[in-house]
Amino acid sequence: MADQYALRTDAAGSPAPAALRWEEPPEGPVIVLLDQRRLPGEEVELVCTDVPALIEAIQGLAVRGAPLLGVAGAYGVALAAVRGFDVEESAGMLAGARPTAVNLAVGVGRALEAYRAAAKEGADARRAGEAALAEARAIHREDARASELMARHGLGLLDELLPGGAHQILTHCNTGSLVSGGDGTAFAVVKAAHEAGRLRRLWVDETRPLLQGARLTAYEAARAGMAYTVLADNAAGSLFAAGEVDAVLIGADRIAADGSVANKVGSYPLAVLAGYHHVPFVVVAPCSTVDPGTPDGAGIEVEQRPGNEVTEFPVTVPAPEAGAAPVTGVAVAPPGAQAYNPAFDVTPPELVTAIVTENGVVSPVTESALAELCDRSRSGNGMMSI
Ligand SMILES: CSC[C@@H](O)[C@@H](O)C(=O)COP(=O)(O)O
Repeated sequence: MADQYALRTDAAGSPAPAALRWEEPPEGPVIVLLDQRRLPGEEVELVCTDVPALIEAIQGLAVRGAPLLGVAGAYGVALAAVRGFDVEESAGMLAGARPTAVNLAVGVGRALEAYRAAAKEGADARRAGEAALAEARAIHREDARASELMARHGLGLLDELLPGGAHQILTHCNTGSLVSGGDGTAFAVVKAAHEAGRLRRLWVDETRPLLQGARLTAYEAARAGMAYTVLADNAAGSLFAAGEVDAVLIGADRIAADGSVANKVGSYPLAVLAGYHHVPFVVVAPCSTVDPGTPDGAGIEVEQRPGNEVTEFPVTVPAPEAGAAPVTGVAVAPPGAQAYNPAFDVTPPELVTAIVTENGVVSPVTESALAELCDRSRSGNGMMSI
C-alpha cells in the first residue's frame, strides 16, 4: 500500500502538478505519483516504496496514460533495483500490469536492459540500479521533449488542415501533462493552438466509464485558460451534424504497424463520425507508442476493465483515512447487472487522417511511411524480452 499526502497548488493559470517524480528521502528512494483518481477535487500524492504499490497504482488508474506508463514502468525497475528487490521478477510484473499501452513494456524493457548491461559489465547491484535509474530519467526527459516536438508538428498540421482563424477541436479521454513528462500528446497540440490564438473552443468528451475527460482534460484545460465545454460522449454526433467540430485530436495507447490505433474506448465511433462529416481525425502519439511487433489492429490486446466501472458512478471520497479506498461507486444499474467494459477500441488506419509523432507527421497513414518515421534504429525504443 502506498502512503499518501495532500498537495496544495494555485489552480488557475498554473500547470497541473507533476504527474510523477523520483525522490530520495533519507528512508530510501520512492516514486511519487499525483493520484489522478482524486482529481479535480483534490490534489493528493501517492508515495510508492515498492513495485507492488506502483502496480496497484497503475492498475487502479492512479497513474495512467500511455507515455507516463512507460516512464512509471522504467522508474519501477529502478526502484526494485536500488531497494534490493528481484529486478527480473519486478520487471515482468510491471510490464504485464496493463496490456494495451505498449509504452509500459517499452519503458520497463529499456530500464531492464540498462540494468542487465551494467550488471554484465561487473557493476554491483547498487551501480546497476543507478544505470536503470539513469535510463528512467532519460525516458522521462525524452518524453518531455517528444511533447514539445509533437506540439510543433501538430500545430503545423493544423495550419495546413484548417488554415486561418480559430477552430473548434474535439478530444477524448486525457492526453495532457498528466500522461507525460511534458504537455502530453494531443493536448500538447491543443495547448499550442490555444497559445497561438488558433483554438476557439475545446470540446471535451466526458469519456466513459471513468470520466477522464470531464475530470482530467477539463482540469488541464481550465488551468491553461482555454475555452472548453464538457459533453456527454453520445452528444458528439449532434455537434458534428451541426458543423461545430473542425477537427478531432486524440492520443493512442498502441499503434499497430499498419497504423491501426488503439485508444480510449469511444475513439472509433468518433473516427466514423469524423469520416462521415469530412472532419480531420488526427492521432498524436510518440514513436514509443508505435509497435512494429503488432502487425494490425486485430493483434492489439484490448484491456477489459471491471464491470463496476460501468454499473456504478465513480465518486471520490473526500479526506480519506490512510488506506481507505479513494474512489467508490454509487450503483446506476440493478444489482448483478452484467457490464461490457473494454478500456479501448481500435480505429483502422483508413479512418485516420494523420498520425503526428515527435519525428513528424504521417498522412496518409501507411505502414511503410509509419515505419520510416519511427525507425527503431533512430528512436532506440525497441522492445526486448522481459
Ligand atoms: C496519451 S495516453 C492515450 C490516451 O489517448 C487515452 O487512451 C488514455 O488516456 C489512456 O487511457 P488510460 O486507460 O486512462 O490509461
